[in-house]
Amino acid sequence: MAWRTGPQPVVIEGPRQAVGGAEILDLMRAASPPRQGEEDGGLDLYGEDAVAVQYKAWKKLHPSALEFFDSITSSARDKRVAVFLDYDGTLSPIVEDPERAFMSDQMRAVVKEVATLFPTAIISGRGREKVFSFVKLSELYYAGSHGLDIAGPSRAPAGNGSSEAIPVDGAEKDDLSVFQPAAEYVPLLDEIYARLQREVAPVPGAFVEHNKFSVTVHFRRVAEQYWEQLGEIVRTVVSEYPKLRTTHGRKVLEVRPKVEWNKGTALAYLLKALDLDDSSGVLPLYIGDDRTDEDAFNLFQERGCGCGILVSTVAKPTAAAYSLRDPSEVSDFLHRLVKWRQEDQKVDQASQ
Ligand SMILES: O=P(O)(O)OC[C@H]1O[C@H](O[C@H]2O[C@H](CO)[C@@H](O)[C@H](O)[C@H]2O)[C@H](O)[C@@H](O)[C@@H]1O
Repeated sequence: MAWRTGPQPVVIEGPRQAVGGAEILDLMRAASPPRQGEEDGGLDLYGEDAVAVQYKAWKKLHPSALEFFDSITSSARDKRVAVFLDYDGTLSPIVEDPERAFMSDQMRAVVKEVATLFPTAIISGRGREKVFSFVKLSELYYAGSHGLDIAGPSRAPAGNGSSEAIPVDGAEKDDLSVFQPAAEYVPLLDEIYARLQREVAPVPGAFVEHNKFSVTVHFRRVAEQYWEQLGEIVRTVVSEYPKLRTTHGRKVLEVRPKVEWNKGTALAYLLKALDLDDSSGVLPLYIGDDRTDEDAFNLFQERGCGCGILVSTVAKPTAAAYSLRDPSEVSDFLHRLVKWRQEDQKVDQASQ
């Protein structure tokens, strides 16, 4: 496996995702519709009872992956399983300060166990180094910046069919192998990061995070009365950079290279690179909480294989088949996965 043999990002032609003034405010509102007891994302609901009723109906369509654990694992029988995880909101709870989005030691321990049993990757909107600094596990594959920065494990990856990562041409022997298909955008992103930092400074609570191949403008701590002002600043600045586009996630606007690359294409890339794209012999699992994870769920839907699990306490439109409520349920699910595989291995050994 060599990282550079897979599909490469295609430049998006024309104005797609060049947003206008009203549109950017809509994006921000869509990222956080006001509702009782919930923080963001979801369908239009009216009051607490309606929230509960909608959630109950939604759970029928996207049942709990814990309740349906046996059915998920029975579809994995005799298959290789691969595990793909989002970071924020999935492995760590959503918090106000992104610098403090720590994962618990318990979560780290179970992810480490998962990675000893299955090829495991984290696919995050964060910069790869940043997400590594939170997770601190060298057995995993990491795809940072929504998949624009992919690296193999620095330790031997899990057995079960995964391949050794091969350093890219010219890399030092002990370098991680990396795939960075939008490397030429870095100077532009550095420039817009500096610009946005300056320009959003007057907006109380707003701040900008550099995720290497994307730049994130946070508005979780911005009072709604300033959203229009903030959205307008972002729109005006980004409109000066025709090679960049704006997308949105949980109370963030994200500035990304205008290339056809997202968590779904990154997932497809990893499946191919790790020789895991045989749909009859592999069951990939993807767990994520955000809109950006929908690209990965959509890939499974398009391919008719794979198991998408959305982490949410509210009803949201999703292409995921199953749901989990929060990172603590993600941890429970991963524990059960480990136990299931270990028991499976015992049965195999006993029958040999
Ligand atoms: O793909 P992910 O791993 O989910 O990363 C997406 C964004 O996550 C972070 O922001 C989100 O989590 C923060 C901490 O809980 C929260 O304050 C923020 O409102 C969320 O959007 C990260 O800071 C972003 O850079 C990532 O793009």
